[in-house]
Amino acid sequence: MSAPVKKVPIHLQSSQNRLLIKNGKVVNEDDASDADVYVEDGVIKQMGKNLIIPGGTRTIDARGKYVLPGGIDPHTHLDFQFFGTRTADTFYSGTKAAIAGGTTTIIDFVFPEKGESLLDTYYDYRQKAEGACCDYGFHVCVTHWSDRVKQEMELLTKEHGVNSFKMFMAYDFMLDDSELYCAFEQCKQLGALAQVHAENGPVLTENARRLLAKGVTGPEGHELSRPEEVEAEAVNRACVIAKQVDCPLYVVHVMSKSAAEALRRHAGGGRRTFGETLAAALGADGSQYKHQCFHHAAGHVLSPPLRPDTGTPVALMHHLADDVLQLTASDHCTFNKSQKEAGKGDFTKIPNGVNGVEDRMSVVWEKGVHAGILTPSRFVAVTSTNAAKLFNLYPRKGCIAVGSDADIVVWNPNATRTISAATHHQAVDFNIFEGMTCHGVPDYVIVNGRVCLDEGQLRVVEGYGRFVETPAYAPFVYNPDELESLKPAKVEHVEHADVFQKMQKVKLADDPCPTPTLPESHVAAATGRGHRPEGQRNIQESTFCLTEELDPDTKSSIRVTHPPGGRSSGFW
Ligand SMILES: NC(=O)NCCC(=O)O
Ligand SMILES: [Zn+2]
Repeated sequence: MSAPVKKVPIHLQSSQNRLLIKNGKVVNEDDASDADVYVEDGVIKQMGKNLIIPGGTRTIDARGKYVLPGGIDPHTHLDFQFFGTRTADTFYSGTKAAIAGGTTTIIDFVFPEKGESLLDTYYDYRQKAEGACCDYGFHVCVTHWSDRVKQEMELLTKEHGVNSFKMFMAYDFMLDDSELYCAFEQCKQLGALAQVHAENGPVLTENARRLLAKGVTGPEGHELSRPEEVEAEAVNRACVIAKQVDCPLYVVHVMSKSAAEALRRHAGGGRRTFGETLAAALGADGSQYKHQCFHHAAGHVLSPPLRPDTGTPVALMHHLADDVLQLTASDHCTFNKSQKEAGKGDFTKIPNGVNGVEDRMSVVWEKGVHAGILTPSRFVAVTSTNAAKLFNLYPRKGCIAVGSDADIVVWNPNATRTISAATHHQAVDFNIFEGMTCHGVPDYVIVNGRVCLDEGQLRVVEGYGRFVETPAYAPFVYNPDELESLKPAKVEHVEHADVFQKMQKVKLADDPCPTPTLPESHVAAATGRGHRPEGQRNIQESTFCLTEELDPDTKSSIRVTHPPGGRSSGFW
């Protein structure tokens, strides 16, 4: 039984749950308009001009700025055991960094060891993720094939809010072609989205063996063993196999021009293939592998690798613009320099993975919008909306609309920041974008109605994030016609619109942010880790009880002196 709760007294239901973002340019994937946005209790309640709002509401002036849907990063690996070591970033540090960069939802990967139960691993990840500061969902990796795996996929889809499964064509937990065929068949059967890591594993393993035998042991061997065609061949093969069973397919981390071309060839005639590329692929290139410093070169090692062709980042950005690719992710999977050292003398032992959860939005803006390749609306599509649609979170997430979660970024296109490991919030001690100056910086990041980045000050709360179910049969994937009917009305029509009606078609978690209630115990005393009793949602609780969970980096700047009753104005 959950702890008894009481309604928040009226004097506590104060301005702290209310926020007005005024004078900004609201950008959605298909529209940009001058509109104010009123938020209450974690949800966008009104949009338009001359809104009538309650007194004491905090106002953020967004004049000259964009008001964007919070970023959705569909590919992260937090608290992940890989290459015999554990990632530097946990769900707490990773989501804190995500928020600092304008991302308000992540979708991480449940990653069973080969032979391990998918369900047991899923439960482990649900626990590990409880410290997340922003909302999160899960894909589940299929690292071996059996009847039990097939049954667990069904259970995960029908009972645990999972609608995507990732299969590997490389690593020692890869599936062979007939297993891929069966896994895709099962995804189709369940209305799930099949994802694939596309590289020809056996070929790259033989290449690596030959290179090592010839004495090529440094990080440059990583890319040499995994050239573009090894990626492109696997993309093509995955598309062919998926087509046999009519299964929609999502290719994760498309890293090369050849792989994108392979995807383009399969995209025609009713889209059933989708492509994601990475901030890393758009903001860095494979020339780094020849760097004389091992730490620098190894810091860039991920799979598939960055490409030595320095034209690749721009080409991939154009593919995002012309819809050959639909999404950007970080594939955030961080290892410190000391961890990367495991691969000194043998590049195959360098833990694979790079940073990006904090940097993705700024890098895509800089290389996309600032460079004149993406419009702001397309930026929104490839950093947020398309992920929401593909994983069936739209229009709850991925758009600024009445009824949507108040996951909002006030984006300053004129501010710049220079990325550095010395100042980033990611726990890792290296940043592949070191020294890159990006135009486009979040001034405010609002997560479920709470201002978590406030004029550049990070004020996150450990455990504030919610698990979001991703229901099967996403309309964008399985029935694009239905998606049209889910689209929220444009701003000029929304004063009285309510998308909840439409959103109910998308099965949401049981707790879609009801009127805040405050458990008695939480009013009285601080808790250690911010775990919420089931079924409750209270964006106020951090005001007076979660001092432990305020980001230590900014703790000193936080006044936790609000008396019950709160300030009469201000929103943290
Ligand atoms: N990409 C990478 O090198 N590391 C993360 C694991 C994966 O996505 O393959
Ligand atoms: Zn990954």
